[in-house]
Amino acid sequence: NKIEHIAGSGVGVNGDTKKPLNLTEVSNGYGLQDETHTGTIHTYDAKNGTSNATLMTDSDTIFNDKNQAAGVDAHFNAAKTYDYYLNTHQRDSYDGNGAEINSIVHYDKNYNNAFWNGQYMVYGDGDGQTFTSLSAADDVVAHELTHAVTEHSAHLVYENQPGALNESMSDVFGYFVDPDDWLMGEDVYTPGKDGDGLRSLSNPEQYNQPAHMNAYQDLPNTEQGDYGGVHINSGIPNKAAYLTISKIGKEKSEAIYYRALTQYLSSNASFLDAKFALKQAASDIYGANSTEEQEVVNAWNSVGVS
Ligand SMILES: Cc1cccc(C(=O)O)c1OC(=O)C1CC1
Ligand SMILES: [Zn+2]
Repeated sequence: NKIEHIAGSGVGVNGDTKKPLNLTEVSNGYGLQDETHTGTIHTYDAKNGTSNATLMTDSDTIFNDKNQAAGVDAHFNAAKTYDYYLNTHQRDSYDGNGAEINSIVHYDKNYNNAFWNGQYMVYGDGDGQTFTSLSAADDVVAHELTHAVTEHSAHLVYENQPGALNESMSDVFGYFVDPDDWLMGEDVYTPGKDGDGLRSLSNPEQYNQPAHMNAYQDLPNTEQGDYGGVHINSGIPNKAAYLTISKIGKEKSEAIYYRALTQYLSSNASFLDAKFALKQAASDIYGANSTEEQEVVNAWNSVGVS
């Protein structure tokens, strides 16, 4: 029989109404199951455990309980990111082949983290000081889903320069999905303090990231070395992206970045490889020696990748 899917609504972690919330009728009411794309989006609740999770459901189509808020945000923001890649880049889900997108919220207790585990997006609730529930930030959700896009395209190895590029691509597409500011995670970072974020693309140094090769941090390729500083040295490609976007605009930049990520970058790419991949992508789209190509080169030269 035809699955009944319904457009409901919900209240997010920050008290905002998220509408439409694409639901499917289930035995005990309605579930966070979005059938409006090729790839179904399911949002599960781990109930602060770390083993199993069940589909988040409600007896009606309004998800406005406090303990549903993280699920509302994860579900809505996953659809927003799905739509971004489909409408802007004609990419159907993170694999380009309509893969399902499954998210788990309320993972563990006071968990200040969000990650893509190769199958699911997983979000902690934060400890209420450093983070609130991380799914409430659209740039965080886009960051995590872009890890999946990268895995199914350039497959940048998560260490040293390729790892920092992997991180940067997630931050840069996080910006493209949430272009209101140059901060990452501002909607969930330090809920008690306004105006700050986890990282800044325009001013990486503000959060102790290098913005130039002369400040590249040679860290050990270990867990406590952040695998060669993938979340630290990403400040350099992030700054180059900020300079590029500021010069040629969001629309042209996202076309260049998407083409480089999916056509030219390979798994062990260095920062210099990324500069040439983006230069080639700009040349393909806007012409050899175009302003766009030149501005990409200028941006990477400005951060010392020359
Ligand atoms: C909060 C957090 C901790 C560890 C890894 C990641 C990770 O996904 O690399 C992470 O999420 C982010 O960086 C998102 C963008 C704010
Ligand atoms: Zn990341």
